[in-house]
Amino acid sequence: MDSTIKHIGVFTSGGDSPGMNAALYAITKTAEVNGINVSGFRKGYEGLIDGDLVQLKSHELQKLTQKGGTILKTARSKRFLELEGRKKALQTLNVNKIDALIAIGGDGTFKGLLAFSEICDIPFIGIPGTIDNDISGTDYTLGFDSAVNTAIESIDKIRDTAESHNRVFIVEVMGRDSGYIGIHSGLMVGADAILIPESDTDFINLLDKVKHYDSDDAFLIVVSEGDEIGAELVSSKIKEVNPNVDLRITKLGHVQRGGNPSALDRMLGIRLGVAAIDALLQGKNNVMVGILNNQLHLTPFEEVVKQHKINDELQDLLKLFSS
Ligand SMILES: Nc1ncnc2c1ncn2[C@@H]1O[C@H](COP(=O)(O)OP(=O)(O)O)[C@@H](O)[C@H]1O
Ligand SMILES: O=P(O)(O)OC[C@H]1O[C@](O)(COP(=O)(O)O)[C@@H](O)[C@@H]1O
Repeated sequence: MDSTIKHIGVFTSGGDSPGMNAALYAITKTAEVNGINVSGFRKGYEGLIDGDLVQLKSHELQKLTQKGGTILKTARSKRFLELEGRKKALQTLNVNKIDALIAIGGDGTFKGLLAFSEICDIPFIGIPGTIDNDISGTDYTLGFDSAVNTAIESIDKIRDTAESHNRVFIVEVMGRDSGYIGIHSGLMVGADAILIPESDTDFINLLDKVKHYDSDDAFLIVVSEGDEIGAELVSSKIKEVNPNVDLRITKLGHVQRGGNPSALDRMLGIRLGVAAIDALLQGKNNVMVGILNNQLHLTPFEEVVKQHKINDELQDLLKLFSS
């Protein structure tokens, strides 16, 4: 056990995601039990650069487990991409006598830590937080489950109005480069077609189906934000093959990032927060804590690449339910 760690820093970075506050609570609680003080840096790497920090106390965080977003705020920091910015961040850590850092964010955040480790030799631990679920080394990232639940609830509502008007609805869901939210929400709402960046046969199936759509029901299409064709082009191609359709496009957007975390995300936040402190106490460095097959798992940052987790089973489901 590493007893030299007395004061750690924690921050959230990249896109916020439901469950981040639960992780902050678990980190702080576990740290306190082990006699470690916790400072929270605000606005991701920006807070490290500017020395913008607050003391975190578990009794204040306890009731915030249920809250979406991140109480520490988050940011995408251009300054940290530059060595100058990282040197300022190092100064902040030295001035505040920080012995270790825990970052909650996506693969970009972990790349940032790797770059930082070239000039800063304290231990870094990462917790995967992004609704996109596009990180290897964990089955689920913080926020994915909540985002899918929000998407499903919204698309179910769209179905009600779509059925009432016999309309074709194209619903765009988030996922910058990943179709994970798209395939999950699409399957769970019984979409007639699901378009994701990881598959290029889905569009041909869709046009085939919509050609014969006879306007006596709703026709729901879920399109991932990262899909190479995109909602607008899908719309114009549909109108070409079937000019009679009454079509609307809805982009769910940032509503998917907010809201109270689901049970799974709260539990994930708690498990990963505790695991992050345990990893530090075991002397680990430059690793991300994740959950694989329901077991805690550590992955070196170098191996945490953006991953398209649409495996064969999911691809088969996509084919089956799009046919
Ligand atoms: N190669 C890098 N070097 C230094 N900092 C980086 C690097 N890549 C990303 N970062 C920092 O991490 C922040 C978060 O990354 P981003 O890709 O926006 O989100 P996410 O962590 O959710 O993937 C960036 O705004 C930047 O400050
Ligand atoms: O909030 P912004 O900056 O518009 O970013 C939107 C992007 O953030 C996400 O919601 C999540 O991205 P992160 O992996 O950076 O957390 C994407 O799905 C989306 O493309």
